[in-house]
Amino acid sequence: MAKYEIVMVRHGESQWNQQNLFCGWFDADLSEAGIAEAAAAGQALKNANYKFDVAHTSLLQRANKTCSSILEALGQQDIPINYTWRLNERHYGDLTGQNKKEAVEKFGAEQVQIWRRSFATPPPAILEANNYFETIQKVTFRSCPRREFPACESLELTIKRTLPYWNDVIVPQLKEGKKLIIAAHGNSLRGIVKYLDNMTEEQIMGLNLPTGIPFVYELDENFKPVVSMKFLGDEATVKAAMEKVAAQTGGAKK
Ligand SMILES: O=C(O)[C@@H](COP(=O)(O)O)OP(=O)(O)O
Repeated sequence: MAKYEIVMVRHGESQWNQQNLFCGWFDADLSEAGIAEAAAAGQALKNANYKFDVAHTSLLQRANKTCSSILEALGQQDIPINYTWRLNERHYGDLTGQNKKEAVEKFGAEQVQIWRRSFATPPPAILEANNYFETIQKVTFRSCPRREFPACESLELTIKRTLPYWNDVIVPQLKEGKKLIIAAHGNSLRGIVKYLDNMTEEQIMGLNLPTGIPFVYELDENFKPVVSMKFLGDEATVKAAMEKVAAQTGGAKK
């Protein structure tokens, strides 16, 4: 029997998603399409009669603005919003700012796929010479302790810093009976999904989360899924949106 419910959503398309650039901890804004996706996500949740007590989001504006847009659609701008670096996108290291297709030309499709979707292999560490090195340090040092500040992250490392937030903040609030929404990122959410659904490293490699389509988990008393990743969108739209993400490096489906 389901005892708890939580909604998650990857932010609407960002300007860097639109330009097909690896983004990670760079604070890209939403694109016009992303603003519309965020509004549509709010409308879908409104149509399904969702109300929330607390929202959780990263430190990055693409997720923050998606979160605000959803709360606005629900008429719930006044609920508490928790901002945390632990829900940030995985740090894409020195790939930050690189075009995904150009990275394939430079390093090969197989290597880029390993960096994008393998569990344990991080991308190369960001170099000080990277155009976005300084900006990233400034934006995210706000609350990420220096000793934890990454230079790059695999999915495995991402999960290591998102899970404490799940266990120490999300689970206790669910236990208190709070209705929660998490607005975050493709890979920070893939990490949570892998954990909840106990997916293998191979299974998680094949999962590409679409932008701006909320999905629901229903959990039993032990926080095990009774319902997993139920998207508030029709199947064909969700499938096409997932394939679009997979194809960002040039047509690979995984
Ligand atoms: O950092 C990025 O480029 C994307 C994910 O990229 P992929 O892992 O899908 O290449 O993150 P998001 O747009 O969810 O913040």
